[in-house]
This record gives sequence, C-alpha cells and structure tokens, in this order.
Amino acid sequence: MIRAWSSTEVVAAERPMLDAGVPLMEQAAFALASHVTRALRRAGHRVPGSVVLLLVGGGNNGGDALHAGAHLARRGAQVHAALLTDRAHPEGLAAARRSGVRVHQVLEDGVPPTERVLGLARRAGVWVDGVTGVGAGGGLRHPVAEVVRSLAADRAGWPQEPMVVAVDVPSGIGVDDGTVPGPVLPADMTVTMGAAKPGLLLPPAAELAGRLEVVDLALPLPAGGAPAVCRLTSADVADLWPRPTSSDHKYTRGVLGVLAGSTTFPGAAVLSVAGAVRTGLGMVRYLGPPGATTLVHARHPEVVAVPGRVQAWVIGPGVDADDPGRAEQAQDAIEEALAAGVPVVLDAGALQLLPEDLPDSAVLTPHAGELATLLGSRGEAVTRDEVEAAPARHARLAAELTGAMVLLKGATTVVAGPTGPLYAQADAPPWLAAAGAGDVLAGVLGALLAPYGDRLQELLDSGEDVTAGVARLAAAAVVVHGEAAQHAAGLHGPDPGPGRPLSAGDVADALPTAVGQILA
Ligand SMILES: NC(=O)C1=CN([C@@H]2O[C@H](COP(=O)(O)OP(=O)(O)OC[C@H]3O[C@@H](n4cnc5c(N)ncnc54)[C@H](O)[C@@H]3O)[C@@H](O)[C@H]2O)[C@@H](O)CC1
Ligand SMILES: [K+]
Repeated sequence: MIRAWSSTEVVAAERPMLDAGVPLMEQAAFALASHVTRALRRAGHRVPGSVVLLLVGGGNNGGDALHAGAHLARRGAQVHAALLTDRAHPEGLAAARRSGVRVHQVLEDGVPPTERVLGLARRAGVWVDGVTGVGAGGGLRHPVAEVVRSLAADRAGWPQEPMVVAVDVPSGIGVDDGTVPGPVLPADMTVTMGAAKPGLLLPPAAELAGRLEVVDLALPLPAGGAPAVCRLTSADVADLWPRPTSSDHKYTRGVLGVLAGSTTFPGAAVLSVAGAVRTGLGMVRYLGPPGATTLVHARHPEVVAVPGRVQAWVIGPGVDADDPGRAEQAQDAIEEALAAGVPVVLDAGALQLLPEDLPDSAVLTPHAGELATLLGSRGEAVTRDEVEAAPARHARLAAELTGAMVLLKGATTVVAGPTGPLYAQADAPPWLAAAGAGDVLAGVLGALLAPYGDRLQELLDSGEDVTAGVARLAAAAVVVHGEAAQHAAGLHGPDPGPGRPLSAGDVADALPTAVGQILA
C-alpha cells in the first residue's frame, strides 16, 4: 500500500531528525540524483554528456535540487541552475558551484525573464523542478507562475520533450488536497521525500506527477496512525481477497441481490450481473423487468431471478428513477437492505432515491456529474467542473452529508468515508472510459461485499472498524476493475504498446483473468 501523509505530518516528523543533526537534505538529494541517473539510463542516455537544468526556488526544495545537481555534475552531466529568486539555498548553492554547476541568476529587476529561462531550458534534456515543495501553498505566485506556465507550454510544443523530474512534488500543486490551483509543469517522474504526499495520489494533481518514487528517510511518522490518503496495490488486494476454501458453499461465499436494468436500459442489468458473477461469489439473485431478466439469463443462466435472502445488494444500474413503479421497487429494496443491515451499493438511478441518512456500509458510486447533483440535493450547489477540480474534498463532503461511503469514479477514483483515510486508485487505462463500465464496477463491488454481509453486525458489535473495511473493499473493487480493463485493452505483458479499444462486456469477461493474476 502506498500511504500519503499531509505536509504538516511530514514536516513534524522531519523536525526531531533535523534537530538530531541527521543530514536529511543530503540524503534526499543523493536519492534524487540517483533516480535521475536511472531515468536517464532507462531512456537510453548516459549521465556524462546529458544536459540538466535545475529550476531553483527560494526554499529547501530548491536546496534539494542544487545538492542533487552537484551529484549529477560530479557524475559528468552538464548541469545548469536557473535561480528564480534571489534567495537560493546557500549551502546547496555552494555545493553546486563547487561541483561545476553553472549558476544563472536570471532575475532582472526581481523578475526572472521568461525568455532567458526558456533559452536555458531548450538546451537541456532534463528539467529538475525544484521551485517549491511542501513549504508553499495556494498555487505558484507571480513571477514564478509565469515562468512555469511558459515552460509547460513550450515543452508541449517540442518534438522530443525534455524529461521533467519534480522534486518532492510538482511545484504549484495543492500538496494536501490534490487540486491544481495554477500553472504546474507536468512531471515524468516525481521523487518525493520521506513519504508520499496526498496531492501525489489525489486527482487532478496526481495526473501531473508521473512515475512516483518515494525516498525512504526513515521519518518517524506516527506508528499505527492513519495516513491521509492510501493507494492499494495488487498485493494488498490479494491479501484481503475472500479466497474460497473446501468448506465453503454458495451461502458462505456470499449471495448478492442485484436490482438493475429497465426496459430502456436492459444492458445495465447484464453488465452489473456480469461484473459480480465474473468476480466470483456464491450466487446472484436478480430483480428486474421481464425483458432484462431474459437478457440476463441468456448470458448468465446461473442467476436466480426470484426474491430471497441476500447478504449484500447492488441497486440502481440502469434503473430509471423517473419510472414510478421501478423507483418504488428500488426504494423498497434500499429500505430492506438498510433494515437488514447488509452492505449495499447504490449506483446510477438509486442515487436519486437516497434516504436522508445512510450507514457507512452503503457505498454510493457516482461519477462527477452525479456527485454534483447529489450535493445539490443536500444544499451544496456545485458544478461538475468544481467536483472535478477537487474530487477528494467533494467526495468527503458527500460522505459527511449522507453518512455513506462515496466511491467517486474518474480516471483516478477516490473513495471517501465520513471519516478515515481516503483511497485514490489510478488503475484504469483511458480505454475504460466507455459506456457500461460503471455497471460492471458496481457488480464487482457487490461481489466483494457479499461475503461480509452476514458478519457485518458481528463486526460492528466486536468494535471492528467497518468504515475502514468497507473503504478498503471499495478500493479493491476499483483495482480489480482497472486490472480487468488493462487485460481487455491488451495492456498486459512486457511490451504492451498503446492498447486497444474495449467494451464494458470485455472488461467483465477479463475479470476472472485479472483476479487470477492478482491472486497468483
Ligand atoms: N525539512 C528538511 O530539511 C527537508 C526538506 N526537504 C525539502 O524541503 C522542501 C520544503 O522546503 P521549504 O519549507 O523551505 O519550502 P519550499 O522550498 O517548498 O517553498 C518555500 C519557497 O517557496 C516560496 N513560495 C512559497 N509559496 C509560494 C507560492 N505560492 N508561489 C511561489 N513561491 C512560493 C517561498 O518564498 C520560499 O522561497 C520539501 O518539499 C523538500 O523538497 C528535503 O530536503 C528533506 C529534508
Ligand atoms: K518541486
């Protein structure tokens, strides 16, 4: 699991080590230089002869860049440092000069002239972004904001873009909330010090961080304390997977009720059932209109289409909340699920039928537009764009207002409960942005929740942190769904290339392979 800690916690953890004289900046800079070296080699270049430009701000982030530049210069790189303020880190600057880094004080009347920085930048194959790190907030300010904006625009126009390496974070992101309040130079790699920061995992900032490398500085982060943001890996998913044993039967493996599909959207029923069945569970009970039931049976004859006891529910994919009969049926199912105290996934149409208060064993699965509508119905008027600009904050707000777990779908999906760490999963290839993919995800999540349904009350009674458990399972469902999409898009294997188009059905069909690979 990748854990991200807030900038306050990281700075607090660094303090006793710095007081004890541990040379954290030297360690950080050495690791940074090593990562740049490795990245150059991966790209088929050698360090001697490579031209590196350090973009240096006035704090310790610039200090890291200068010290790393000194290492790279000693390894034979031609290193230039563009000082974007008049207060560059003194020891870093001295070390850089001693090692042959060419230092350019590019300020004119206190302002770095963009053309001059661009001139240096165009000669370099690697740009090291050491403008600001955890010490800055609220987006880059004038005048460095203009420099960074021009560099980002200039780079995008190059036939062969330089490699951008961000020091600690891409300068200008919202380090703790993942927002992008102003210009940011998108990085190919971010070398982050001590621990990942929330903005490196949360969208939209995370999408500007590139490959993430965490430098272990042995920081005394609170033992057992909760990080701000987590990201599950396939290995974490394997650990929590409900692997069947020889003593299992269909009821112990979980029975999932699926109320999905309508005359208008019968396909959603097929896809959400496929998501559940192909993830693996004891049984699916399907409730829907006759036409959709026929379609479901044609694909999944094992599905039972009569009501009965279930251990979890998926309610809402393809359900038209404006169809009074169907809305009433969905509402009854929601009430039944909540009264029985079993986990329930509330998707699509069901999001318009929510009761006032929900438990955190209910998982809402909106996309940004649906979340904006949901928040609007709770007195928080926001647009879809506002949700997309700060997904973590809005997902958390919706969780606080409803009491439920919120899984906000996107290129990076965020899971937020009313309390506890957030999860941010970036497992989906862009090919997954296709109709019906969300229906499959609802089914996957239902299949993962069903085996826990009967034990939920028991877990609550024993003081287990159910919120944390449900959040983890929701994040796990996103991992499995994303992995299946990788398979369906042909993105597995040593040299996968650009991938290929997929349908939601292809994703469902790839689920057994994805699960098998995760558990292998
Ligand atoms: N505490 C330490 O000794 C360690 C710190 N490390 C590095 O130090 C960084 C933190 O250093 P600092 O606390 O000095 O802060 P930063 O270097 O992150 O930022 C402070 C600098 O940015 C400027 N600034 C602040 N807000 C700005 C804005 N909105 N727009 C433009 N400029 C702005 C300030 O004037 C100052 O020059 C970390 O991100 C990491 O890179 C690492 O070396 C590890 C050890
Ligand atoms: K930076």
